[in-house]
Amino acid sequence: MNVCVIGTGYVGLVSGVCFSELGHQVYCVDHDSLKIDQLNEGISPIYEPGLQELMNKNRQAKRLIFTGDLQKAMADADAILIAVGTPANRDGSANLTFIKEVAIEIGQHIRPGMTIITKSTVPVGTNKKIKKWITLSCGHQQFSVASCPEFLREGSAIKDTLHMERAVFGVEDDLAESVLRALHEPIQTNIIVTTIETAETAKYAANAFLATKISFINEVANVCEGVGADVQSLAEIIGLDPRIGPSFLQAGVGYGGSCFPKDTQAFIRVAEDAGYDLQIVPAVEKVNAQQRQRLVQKLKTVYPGHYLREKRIAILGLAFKPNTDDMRASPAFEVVDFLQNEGATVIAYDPIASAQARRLMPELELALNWQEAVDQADALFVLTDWEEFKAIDLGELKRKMKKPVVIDGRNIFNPNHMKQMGFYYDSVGREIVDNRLSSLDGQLEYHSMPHRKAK
Ligand SMILES: NC(=O)C1=CN([C@@H]2O[C@H](COP(=O)(O)OP(=O)(O)OC[C@H]3O[C@@H](n4cnc5c(N)ncnc54)[C@H](O)[C@@H]3O)[C@@H](O)[C@H]2O)C=CC1
Ligand SMILES: O=C(O)[C@H]1O[C@H](OP(=O)(O)OP(=O)(O)OC[C@H]2O[C@@H](n3ccc(=O)[nH]c3=O)[C@H](O)[C@@H]2O)[C@H](O)[C@@H](O)[C@@H]1O
Repeated sequence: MNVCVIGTGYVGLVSGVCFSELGHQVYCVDHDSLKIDQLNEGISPIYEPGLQELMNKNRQAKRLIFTGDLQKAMADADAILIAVGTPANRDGSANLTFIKEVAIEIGQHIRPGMTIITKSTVPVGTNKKIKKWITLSCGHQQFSVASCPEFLREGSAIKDTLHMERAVFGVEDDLAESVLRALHEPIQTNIIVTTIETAETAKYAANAFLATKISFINEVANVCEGVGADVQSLAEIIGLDPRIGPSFLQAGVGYGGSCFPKDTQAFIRVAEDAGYDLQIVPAVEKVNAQQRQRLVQKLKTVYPGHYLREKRIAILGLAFKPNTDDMRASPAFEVVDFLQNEGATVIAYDPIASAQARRLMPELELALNWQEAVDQADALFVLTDWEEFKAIDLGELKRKMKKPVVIDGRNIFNPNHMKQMGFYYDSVGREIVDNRLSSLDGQLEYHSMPHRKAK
């Protein structure tokens, strides 16, 4: 079928590439002409494993066309996918400016029988508004709207799309359902046909639940630190219960990214508008904010008072998760800010996100590799669990650092091994409280001892 995708961010580009790979004829439109030029040169504006190759394969097959011309892109389309951003307003609610603009533009070129499908994450009621805005713009209602929320994860977006676990079709009529079925036809997946309101709300509920799992395990990790338990073993134990499940139980510096922080906030506003005061989701956010603070406080235990002022602190990992260059709402922003405000000199390295960091954090000193970042450092923070960091030669790391202090915000190293190597090592929810102190070996000028103690 003929498909027009509006917006070539993560969702629009991945959807466009994957639906063309599945045999559909796809036009991808963006009003950012620089992005369209880049795409037409075969360069993906985002780092996503496998995306650029698949994109160029389908461009060459002429199944995938990038353009700034919406009229041309919509000319023969059966399905129009809206995939523009829905950033947070100041009060946390979803900003629908881009959605409204697109709806009005669609209305200018729409033909009877088209189906408008929203992939963007939008508050309940938005698809009804989209219908109204398009109708006002075109003067008729001979089209359908549908909600088809996107569940892909950055870093595994292509697999998540071509082998999606479920497709949710929130529809108002049979036309929309048949178009969505035809669009997803080549994909073997669970299809859930429901109302538009349910589909819209399900997307927020899914993200809020995943964020809840993360904050829950982070709170448990904090308890583990106080009682001398190990959160990784604990997560394995509870995760073996199929009612709980093993995923999203990785404790650490807390969640970031373009969606969980914004969607939890938007969900709170959605509930408020519906007259319900959510209790759990605000607590999830609070725990997440606190988790970054707790991590940086761990360094203050080593260097209390104003001693960060003379310190050189290395950061490994700026992206909010591995396999992406996306830094939106990355925990790195808060950690770097805190360290710089304390007067520390911060030098960071990320295998992929450094180019984004240069733009978003112009003040931050960036290293070309991990060795350069940790050279003569008084401490190291690990903030992203890149495979490259897991493979670091710990002997080389220790030799390069001025003081062997590692605060691991992603639990990538083995605490016992770190201790044997003579590091001062702290991570999230699995410290060896008593033994850790003996690993210092007189290498640090200690000003106070860690407060925590095992019972
Ligand atoms: N990034 C992700 O992993 C996921 C995002 N989502 C949701 O999907 C939506 C899009 O997210 P991203 O792709 O990350 O957004 P993004 O902000 O990276 O990209 C949006 C694109 O839309 C373009 N755009 C805006 N207005 C336009 C217009 N009038 N005409 C043509 N193009 C226009 C922008 O230039 C930009 O390239 C959001 O609602 C987000 O919550 C859902 C699941 C996953
Ligand atoms: O709506 C969205 O945009 C998407 O948001 C998330 O996907 P994404 O943000 O790409 O990444 P996740 O893998 O979910 O990770 C989000 C954050 O949680 C953190 N995380 C994840 C899992 C975990 O166990 N612990 C943990 O701290 C990650 O490090 C990262 O900072 C959801 O997983 C997707 O299903 C959803 O489509």
